Amino acid sequence: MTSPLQILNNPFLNKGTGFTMEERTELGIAGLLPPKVQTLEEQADQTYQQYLSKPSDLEKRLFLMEIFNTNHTLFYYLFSQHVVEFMPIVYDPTIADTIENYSELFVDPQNAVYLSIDQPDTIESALKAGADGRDIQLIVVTDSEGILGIGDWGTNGVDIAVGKLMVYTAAAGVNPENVLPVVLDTGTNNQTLLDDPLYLGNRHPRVRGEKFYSFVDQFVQKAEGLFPNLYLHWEDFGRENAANILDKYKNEITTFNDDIQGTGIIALAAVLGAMNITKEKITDQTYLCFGAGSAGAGIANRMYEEMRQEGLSEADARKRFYLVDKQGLLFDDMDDLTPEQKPFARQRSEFDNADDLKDLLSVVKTIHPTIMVGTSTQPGSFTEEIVKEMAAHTERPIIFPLSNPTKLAEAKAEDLLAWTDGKALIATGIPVAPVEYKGVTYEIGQANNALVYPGLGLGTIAATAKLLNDEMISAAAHSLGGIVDSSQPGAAVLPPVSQLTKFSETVAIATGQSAIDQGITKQPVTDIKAAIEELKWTPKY
Ligand SMILES: NC(=O)c1ccc[n+]([C@@H]2O[C@H](COP(=O)([O-])OP(=O)(O)OC[C@H]3O[C@@H](n4cnc5c(N)ncnc54)[C@H](O)[C@@H]3O)[C@@H](O)[C@H]2O)c1
Ligand SMILES: O=C(O)C[C@H](O)C(=O)O
Ligand SMILES: [Mn+2]
Repeated sequence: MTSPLQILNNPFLNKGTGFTMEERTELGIAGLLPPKVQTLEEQADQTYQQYLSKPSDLEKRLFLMEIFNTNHTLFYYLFSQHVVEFMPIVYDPTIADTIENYSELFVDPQNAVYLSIDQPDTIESALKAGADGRDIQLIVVTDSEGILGIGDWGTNGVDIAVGKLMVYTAAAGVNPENVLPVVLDTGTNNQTLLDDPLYLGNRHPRVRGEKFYSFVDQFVQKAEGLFPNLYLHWEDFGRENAANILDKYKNEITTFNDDIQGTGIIALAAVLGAMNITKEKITDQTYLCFGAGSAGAGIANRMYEEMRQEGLSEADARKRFYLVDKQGLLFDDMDDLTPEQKPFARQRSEFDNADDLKDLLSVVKTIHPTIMVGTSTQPGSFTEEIVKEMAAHTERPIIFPLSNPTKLAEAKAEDLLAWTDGKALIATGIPVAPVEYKGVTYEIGQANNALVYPGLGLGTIAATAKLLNDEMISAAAHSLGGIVDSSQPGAAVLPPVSQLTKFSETVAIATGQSAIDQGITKQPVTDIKAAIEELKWTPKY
């Protein structure tokens, strides 16, 4: 029997003033709440008014976290009513502020699990305690080395695991009972944190190499052992580890890397949306990646796979790609390429001016890209000169400044439209209000992996898929097509966040159906729609 205070202090059980008189008597909490009984609707209205009174986005987020920590049903009910308004508060970009100021703002560990590389023996007991008897089907885990584009934030990165999970529930209806946020604290190389007396994480440099991978593996083995229906989502690991970890586990367990695969899906969906507007073919595009890290190489790889599927040979498909990183255009004679960059590296002999191709402008001038995607963390790097140069050689330049949060974006949508006289087809990483330009209202698509990972996860879990493979990923990317009316002037390349719950279901069905069609499910699931309906959670009393 749960004690009265255990009920009121448990956000899964607590309804606050929403408890009826009968419930209050039955649970022994009569007299522990103000007498009025409120409906969920009334609570939500009252809470929303309080939310509106908060003076800044950060204050708004902290207030919503307080509601989350108190009453999950109320939090998600409210979230579902205000998806467009809350996404940038609960999630990116405001989440970046709470990560940067985590120790100063700390009030509650938010039911997350903090695993320390200095205490590997506690992995299993901590996961078990965090689950507290619940059937965990979804973990978002981060080691916080590459939080968004803001870098290494040690233990503070736990907020991204919590925030990503909130979006799973708000967008796709994943039951909060079945999820667990985890941070792997393997140290930090962020000197500001190491010097900060308030810092709450391990106060030593990041552990690398064998010891790191062994710790990650112990976590994977324990989590898989405890939670047999697990979908394991990796978030914001550093460039040197993210792909290694994914490659190690993706053929063994049901697992997903959001920055590599999720971003690949949403960016491909956005390019397909652009193709729908221009009526061009993806196989005719010239693709420029600026910032070829986890996301940049992940997106390039997804585009490459799409071109292969559309009939190009390996060699012909590779020729359509140009990757630019800190070194400039990536060449195959460079000795510091990542394994993900190598297959896309070009030969110097292809160019008369190879040695000049060290900056983005020179590359754009030389290769005439039709698609330019920024995942570089370099704010303002898509300059007017570069964009105008690109637009001089292609009718509808496709330009996606995807670096997050807002302060790191390669360009602003309104500038891109002004510089290209309204021709640019744009998607951004963070939400952007529609832009008015010469009498046309341009809707700006949000190419953030949050538009796909919730549905992808729900569909994979509902299908009980053994793996998340390329076919499922491709199906997810294609499922977002046809939602936007591409014939409208100023049409976006992606569906709007206001329809997030609707198209998350579309993505879930496409993903799950693909697993069923391939025969890679653990259980004999036949009707994916029914399986998804059964799994879906709705916030109600
Ligand atoms: N919109 C989305 O859904 C989404 C998803 C994932 C990542 N992102 C954003 O993309 C950015 C990169 O994330 P990541 O996880 O790939 O990080 P990462 O560290 O793996 O990659 C960043 C890459 O940019 C390169 N870079 C740094 N300075 C550069 C410069 N001056 N010129 C060219 N390249 C430079 C780095 O060398 C690295 O290869 C972040 O801002 C992140 O928020 C957006
Ligand atoms: O978290 C986001 O907003 C998207 C993405 O995963 C990122 O790392 O930027
Ligand atoms: Mn990320």
